[in-house]
Formats: sequence, structure tokens, C-alpha cells
Amino acid sequence: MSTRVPAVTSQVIAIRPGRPLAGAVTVDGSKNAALPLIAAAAALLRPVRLDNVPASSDVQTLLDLLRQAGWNTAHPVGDSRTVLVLPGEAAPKANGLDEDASSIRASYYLVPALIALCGRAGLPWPGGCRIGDRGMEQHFKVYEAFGDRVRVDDRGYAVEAGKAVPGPVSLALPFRSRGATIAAVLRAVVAGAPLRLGQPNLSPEVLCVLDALTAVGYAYRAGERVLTLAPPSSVSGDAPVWKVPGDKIEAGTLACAVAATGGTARIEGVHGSDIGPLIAALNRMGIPTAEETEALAVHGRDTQPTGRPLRAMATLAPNGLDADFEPPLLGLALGFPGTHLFSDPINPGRHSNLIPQLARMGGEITELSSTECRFTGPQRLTGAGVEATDIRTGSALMVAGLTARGVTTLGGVDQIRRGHADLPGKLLALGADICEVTP
Ligand SMILES: CC(=O)N[C@H]1[C@@H](OP(=O)(O)OP(=O)(O)OC[C@H]2O[C@@H](n3ccc(=O)[nH]c3=O)[C@H](O)[C@@H]2O)O[C@H](CO)[C@@H](O)[C@@H]1O
Ligand SMILES: C=C(OP(=O)(O)O)C(=O)O
Repeated sequence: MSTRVPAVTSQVIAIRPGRPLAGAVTVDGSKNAALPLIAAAAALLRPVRLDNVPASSDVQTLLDLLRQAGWNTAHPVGDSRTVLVLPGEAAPKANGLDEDASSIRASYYLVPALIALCGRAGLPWPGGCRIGDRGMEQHFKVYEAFGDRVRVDDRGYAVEAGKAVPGPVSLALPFRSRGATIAAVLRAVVAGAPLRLGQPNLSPEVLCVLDALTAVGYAYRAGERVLTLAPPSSVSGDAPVWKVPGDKIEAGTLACAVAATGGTARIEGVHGSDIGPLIAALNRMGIPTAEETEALAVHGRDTQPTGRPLRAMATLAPNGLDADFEPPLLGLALGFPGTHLFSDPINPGRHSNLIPQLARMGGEITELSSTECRFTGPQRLTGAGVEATDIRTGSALMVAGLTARGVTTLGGVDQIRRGHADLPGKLLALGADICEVTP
């Protein structure tokens, strides 16, 4: 077997198949929940303490951006997971956040906070995972519904607060965008206006922001058709304390890794309800699991492959399969009998990142369209030099590498770190044969 180390990054992760994963591991706070919670804390313009903040690089970038814009952050000595966010004394800065802001998708969450502090927000087009065209026009419709003026050009966009719209702000999204739902919620917070939002996104990442706001007096009703949010009648004095929920995607990725090796392990620090669709997929393939309080046990040792076809369709619908679960699940399903259909219509460039990398390992996957693919398992992959072109492609390749013959070397470590402070370390803690190599 020949192992080709990709030339793109200086550091690679090397993975070899080993004994079944075992033991217990605790997930970090969720990147995709921490990002809007941090932005919500900033939008309140009062001190907020956040617990369980992950050290993943996108989260740290968002905190850097806040500091550049005029907020202060502090954390207790030796406890970087607890972060106090508070408005600073220095003159605020609504523009000029270009370089860092264009490296992450979630810089868009800062618009309401910048409007609260400066009356306007000027930002470059967001970056993040390159998984197809990633629009923002629904965010702009949200801001316009609040009376804001929006300008766009090749480099980015500016949102300027207009005259406040009297009374409740009411609008409906054409699809359940998570980003636009959070934009509407945070803009309503800054406006101090009641919100009525049709066709909201109701993912755990949105619900945790709504729950956090109830701690400062907001009231919400989250129905499938309409989300309403009402501001508090008075502001309480104490700094609220919000906890970032455990990372459901990290938990799901680790569950796939454990199952791929036929291992038995406990993944702690995650709400079972946040990973329901992933658990259902594991069970359908014949992998037993048990939900415990704030933990998921995967009993891969007792797996009895069913051969049933898996239909893993990523969706924005409430309680549906989050698109970020799909790649690691695909990495697992390759090793399971059956003809499986996977689709991600949300991120139309994800499959074209992932499938060629799995093909380097010998994976035979038929692309039915840019968003749909089919394959028949079990397939035994062979270790190869592959690249984490986006966070979840990296996760899928790690899962695949755990059972592939020989050594898999995975470049693009920076991409993985955008989403997880130390996913290889968590796999190592469960007994994986994995190491980071700096040539
Ligand atoms: C930082 C963060 O939390 N990223 C998550 C966020 O991404 P993202 O911000 O892309 O997610 P949204 O739910 O808002 O958008 C879903 C899809 O609609 C597109 N869209 C969205 C808004 C808009 O105005 N115009 C438009 O075309 C997006 O490009 C994407 O293709 O939610 C996705 C699931 O929904 C997750 O996979 C991402 O991990
Ligand atoms: C797509 C993702 O992130 P982002 O939206 O920040 O690019 C992700 O977390 O998988």
C-alpha cells in the first residue's frame, strides 16, 4: 500500500485501524450553538457569562472579532471555557473586521450586535466551509423588515439602522434558514420589538438562544409555523449565566467512530434529544444505543447488521437530520450492508468535497446528482492521503480511516479545528490509533 501525504497543510493526522474503541469521553460545547449565544450576549449590551465555551478556532475568531469591534471579554484564570462578554469603553468599530470576519460563516451573527453598538454594521462576505453557494439574502430581508437599509457590493455588505418600525415586526422565511432565524431573533432583541416569524428554524442551536433570552425576561413560543418573541417589560440587574450545550455533531461523529470499530463507549455531555435522527440511523443499521442522562452509550460490540437500506436525508425541518451529521454517518454506513441513499440539499457542495476523498480510499459511491448519492456496503476501504476540505468531510474521513486497511493520512487539520478543539484527542482517549504528524 502506498500512502500519499497531501501537500496542502503542514500538519497531518495519521490514523490506523486498531482495537474497538472503548471507554468514555465528554464532548465540548457546541461550536454552532456557542456562536449565536456569543452574538446574543453581545447584542444585549450588558455583561453575560457564558459557560462551556469551546476552544474551537471559529469560536475563538468570533470572540476576537467582538474585541476588535469594541466589546471586552474576560475569563477566570485557568478557565478559558468560561467567558464574560461585556461592552467595552473604547470607541466602537462597525467596519474594518475584514480579514477575520471573512474566514468564518458566523460573522453574520454580529450584525445585530454591531447595530446595537454603532447603529450600523459593515462586514465582508462570510467564509466558513466551502460547501456550495451560501447566500445571505434572507438575512437582508430580515433587516429590511426592521426598517434597516442594506447595501451590498463585491467585497461585502453594510446594514444601517433606519427609523424603528413601530409595533411588532412580522415576516415569514421562504425556507427554514438557521442563520436568518437567529438574525431575526437578535435584531428583535436590539430593536426591543416583539417578533412574529413564519417558517422558523427550530434546531437546538436556535432553541438554546431563545432559552437563554428567557433568562433575561424574554418570552417565546416556538411553533412549527410561527415563532413569536416578546421583549421583557423590565431589565433585571444580575449578569445572566448561559451554558453552551454539548456539541451534538461532535457526539454524533464520535458515535459513528465507536460504531465503525465495533466498540462500546459512552459519549457524555450531550442531550439525547439533540441527536435523535442520528441515533435512529445507527439503530436502523443494527447498532444498539442507550440514551442516558446527558450521555449516549453506543454498544457497537452487540451490533447485528440488518442490511436495511439507510435513507439519510439532511433537512432543515424540525427534528430532522442536521446536515452536519450526514458526512460522518456516510463514513460509517460504507462499512454496513445494504444499499444506502444519502442526500444534502442544504449544502450543495458538500458531496463534491467528500466523495472524491472517499474515492481515494477506494470508496465506490454513485453521485445521482450534486446533492444525492447511493452506494452499497459493506465496503472495505484502504488508507490513503486525503484532505479535510471542510469540517465534516474531515470528520467523515476520520471515521473511515479507523477501519481502512493501512494508514490514512488526513490533511486540512485547520479545517477540523475550526469546528472541534481536539477531535483526534477524543478518539485517542477512546483508544484509537491516531496521531498528529508535523513533517
Ligand atoms: C455557523 C453555523 O451555524 N453554520 C451552520 C448553519 O449554516 P448556514 O448559515 O449555511 O445555514 P442556514 O440554515 O442559514 O442556510 C441553509 C442553506 O440556505 C442557504 N441560505 C441561507 C440564508 C440565506 O439568506 N440564503 C441562503 O441561500 C445557505 O447558504 C445554506 O445553503 O446552518 C447549517 C444547517 O442549516 C449548518 O450545516 C451549518 O453548520
Ligand atoms: C458548515 C459548517 O460550518 P460553517 O457554517 O461555520 O462553515 C459546519 O459546522 O459544518
